[in-house]
Amino acid sequence: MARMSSSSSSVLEMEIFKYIDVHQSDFIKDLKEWVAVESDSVQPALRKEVMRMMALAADRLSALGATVNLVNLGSHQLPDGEDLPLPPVILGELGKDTQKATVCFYGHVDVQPAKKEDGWKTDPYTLTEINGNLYGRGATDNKGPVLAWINAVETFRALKLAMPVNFKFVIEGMEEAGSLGLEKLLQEEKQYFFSDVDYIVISDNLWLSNKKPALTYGSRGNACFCVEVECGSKDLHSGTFGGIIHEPLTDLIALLDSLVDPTGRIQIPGIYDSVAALTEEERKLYESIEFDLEEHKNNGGVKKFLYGTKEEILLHLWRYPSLSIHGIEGAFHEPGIKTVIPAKVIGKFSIRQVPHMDLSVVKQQVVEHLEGVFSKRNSPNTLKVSMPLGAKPWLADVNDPLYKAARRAIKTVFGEDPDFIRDGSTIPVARMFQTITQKSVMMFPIGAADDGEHSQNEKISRHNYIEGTKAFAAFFLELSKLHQHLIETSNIETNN
Ligand SMILES: C[C@H](N)C(=O)N[C@@H](Cc1c[nH]cn1)C(=O)O
Ligand SMILES: [Zn+2]
Ligand SMILES: [Zn+2]
Repeated sequence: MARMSSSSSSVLEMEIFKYIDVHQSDFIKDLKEWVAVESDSVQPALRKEVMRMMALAADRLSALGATVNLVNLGSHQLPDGEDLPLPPVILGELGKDTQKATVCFYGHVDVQPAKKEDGWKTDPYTLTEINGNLYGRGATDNKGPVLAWINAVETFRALKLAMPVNFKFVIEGMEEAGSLGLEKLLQEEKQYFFSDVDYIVISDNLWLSNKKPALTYGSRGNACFCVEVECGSKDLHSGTFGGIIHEPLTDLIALLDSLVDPTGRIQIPGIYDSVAALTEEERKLYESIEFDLEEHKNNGGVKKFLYGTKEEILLHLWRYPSLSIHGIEGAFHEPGIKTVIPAKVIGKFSIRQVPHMDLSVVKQQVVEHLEGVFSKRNSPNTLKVSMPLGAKPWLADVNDPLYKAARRAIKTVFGEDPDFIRDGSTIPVARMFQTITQKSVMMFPIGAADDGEHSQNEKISRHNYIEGTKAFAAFFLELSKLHQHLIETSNIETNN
């Protein structure tokens, strides 16, 4: 329940919050319908489901009264050469009043893969409520927050209230696969769709804690690498060839092992050279942030962190690069034993980027390092290193009115000030929006730290989904007030 003391909530807010409370089962029904679509953008076989999801989202926006344009992005090529159509991007618009602020909301309706056998307690594509939590793939990443924003706009429409701001929507279906094609579209729309946008809001990340709301002003980028080692065109019997050849998987394991040491320090020469130096002021900022290490450990089911203090952990999550190894394609991974020497294996790893790392420099450093390690092995196998995906980090100015409005809205709904946080994960579009539109960007998460994005048993709590809807509605009112004030102040300054 939103706190509704007359000092913190206006009569209008109370009317809006009441509508949201009364209609919560409708909002959950909508989320159930969206979660039921297996819109997994990672697996090519499920692309048609992503297409179906885009159509559903477009219909939902049209029902709000928005003008909806489904922009075709063409196709992309898979590693085997097959061409696969990209889902269209939704560009939606509601309201064109030049006296009002125009706020553009970004979200995605594709999801990470999920199978019940991965260890889910419930079917990942059937939204199931247990003890106040709504479990399902995409519940928090990112279908729930996208719907919460739509529910908030819907509330104004249903109550026949004037829209406090103009709305624009950018909804995509390829975020989990690297937002393919999106940057080009944003560039092309700079002078058109984005010409009158004042503020950009993304709600595609989580709070730092399970209970305390947060606003996010920075995120890391990501450079994703594939390192391929091949000995020939077919797999070999390890009894016939084992011991007499350079095995690709042995080469690959040595290469992957050279990347990061047991303390978490990346071993690629030069990788830390351009990382922005930590100022004393920034270090102090980290001291004042509330962060419960035990809670974070429990959320991930982790026994021990590499670092012992809150400050070190936050620094290594938010403003230092990290390297993670994700998997090996081509290696035998089924249960049981197969005495095979795989002919071609591809290692996958990524390096999270922070200001002021440069993606092309990082790529060169990685290639040089891996080629150097490989050459010392005197292996006749072939080595190929590629960087199929590169996203830049993003950092915003928290003094922008956008943050002020959201902070007030959060205080009204959740009864406390938000944490101002950065995020260790990546939302490629944040930096794209900032660079292309030159407008202020803010991340306004409504999911809690224990929501389990990308993991088994992903969830959003009913509380966060419904109070998040209220927080978005309150934010529209706050932003409208602040924007009006800014216009009036600038008019006074012009007249003087
Ligand atoms: C935070 C967001 N919901 C997310 O999960 N983003 C992905 C994007 C990505 C980065 N590299 C490849 N995909 C992430 O941070 O892993
Ligand atoms: Zn997401
Ligand atoms: Zn995600």
